[in-house]
Amino acid sequence: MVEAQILVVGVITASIVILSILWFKSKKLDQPPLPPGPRGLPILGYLPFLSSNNLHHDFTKLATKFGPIYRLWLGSKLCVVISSPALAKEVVRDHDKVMANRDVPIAVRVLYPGGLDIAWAPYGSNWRTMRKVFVKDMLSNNNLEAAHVHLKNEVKKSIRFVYSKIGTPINIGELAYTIGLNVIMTMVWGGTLDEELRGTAEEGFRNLSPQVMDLLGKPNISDLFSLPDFLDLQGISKQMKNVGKQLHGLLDLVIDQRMKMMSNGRVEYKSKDDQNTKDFLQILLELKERNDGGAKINISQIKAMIIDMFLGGIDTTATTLEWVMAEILANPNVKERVTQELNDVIGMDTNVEDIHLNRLNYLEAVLKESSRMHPPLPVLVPRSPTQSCIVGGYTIPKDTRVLINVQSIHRDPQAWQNPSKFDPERFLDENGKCDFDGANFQYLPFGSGRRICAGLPLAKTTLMYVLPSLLQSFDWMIPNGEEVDLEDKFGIVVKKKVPLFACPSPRLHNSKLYE
Ligand code: HEM
Repeated sequence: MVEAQILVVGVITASIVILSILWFKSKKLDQPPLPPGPRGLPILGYLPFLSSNNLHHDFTKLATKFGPIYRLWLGSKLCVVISSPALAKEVVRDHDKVMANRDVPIAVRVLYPGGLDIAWAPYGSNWRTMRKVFVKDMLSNNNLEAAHVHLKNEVKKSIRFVYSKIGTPINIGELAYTIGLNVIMTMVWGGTLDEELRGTAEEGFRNLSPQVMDLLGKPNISDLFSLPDFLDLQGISKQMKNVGKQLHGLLDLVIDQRMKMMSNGRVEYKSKDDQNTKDFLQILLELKERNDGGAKINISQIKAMIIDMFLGGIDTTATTLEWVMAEILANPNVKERVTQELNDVIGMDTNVEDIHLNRLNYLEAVLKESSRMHPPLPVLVPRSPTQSCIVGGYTIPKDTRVLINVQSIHRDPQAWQNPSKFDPERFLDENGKCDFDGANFQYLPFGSGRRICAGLPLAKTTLMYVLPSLLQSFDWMIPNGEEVDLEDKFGIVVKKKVPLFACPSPRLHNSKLYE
């Protein structure tokens, strides 16, 4: 009798287990498949078929074969590439919270040993705190207005520099980088550093930032095959550790000097403008000490945010500026119209003033069109879902690397008429409402959703002041009447393959305006 009971219980238990397995299996079968994609080689996946100089173009070509969502195995890393406005909308709006996570490379973890920065921090409370401080406290409207004073001073210095080089070819990318670096440095620590430290910091950031960007742009085998950090077959982690140490060392010197000034009860400013505006370092250090119940930040977070400004802000802005200048010089009719607008709105007897800026509609359209054709971050910053989700009817498993190919989206013939033509007019008529704010999924140079570029207002203000200033003060010509080369090369920021050189000649009536 007892044996019979045991047998019945056993049969029932076994049936439940088998039915559960079948149910789970059928559920799994119900799940949509992975997106389609090219076959790769065992272990290596599709890696051998991609060119590291042309990755963004390879991604675009694959979309023409496999459609607006496809998957690739890069080593053991599953990547999904999204190439249409409708699917981008699913990722950055419908699944915004799940997709607000990043796929963090090992080199980034090495660069921020004390905790990740805003751009790479996982979606969560640490990211929220830093992002809030960055956007609401540092880049508030008031602070941006105050920072505008520094921007004007730096542009004035650059105009003076260009004037001293009249007739000689100038490397526009380098000029833009110097303006960007000086603007960010002045906004971050104002005129408070002693001359020697300011010089050391400037030289340090000028040398170290491109090295960091270069290392970040290199595909790392350790990431693609989930190898332990210590294997570091290409030596990327080692190099990043070394560069990161120098970068953090510089910031420590700058922060120490400021904290000493603060503990002495006075911050010594070098100019009146600086006295009237709190620089970002001051704002951040005060938030570290705050007692009003608001979010406090620590030194690692402060350093990470400052590095974000240097790494996230300078190269992207300078590259955008170089592309806009290249497109203007490559399109004489566009140049003529830009010049006409500058003459009408500003004239030749004064420098660019704030009142002129929101009347430069055509120039703004040129900036937008250039950012459409040459988005500096053509696949944004990789996202990584915190849980499996369904996009375009396909499954994207948790932890996949998701790339939004804005380069492709910006040239999608279903979203843009005549997409390979440089035509600023399109931003003045039917697409006039397309702004940089990520609300329109066919146009995402700054990304969209929760992880949209945190420096967008600063980038826009900087570009829309530097550009008219350079174009109104000088007529720019390509040396020897050569053609402008518009080819690009892949990197973490996609730049011109051949740097743009142009010769300035003065346009303004009064030479005092260049002093
Ligand atoms: C033309 C100039 C710029 C371009 C084209 C640009 C573009 C972008 C893009 C595409 C992203 C990723 C967005 C996404 O994943 O959806 C991003 C993120 C970011 N950008 Fe920019 N950016 C520019 C300037 C700046 C500036 C001036 C700063 C700071 C001063 C900055 C700071 C950041 C930060 C901190 C993030 C990370 C945001 C997050 O993950 O929450 N950027 N940027």
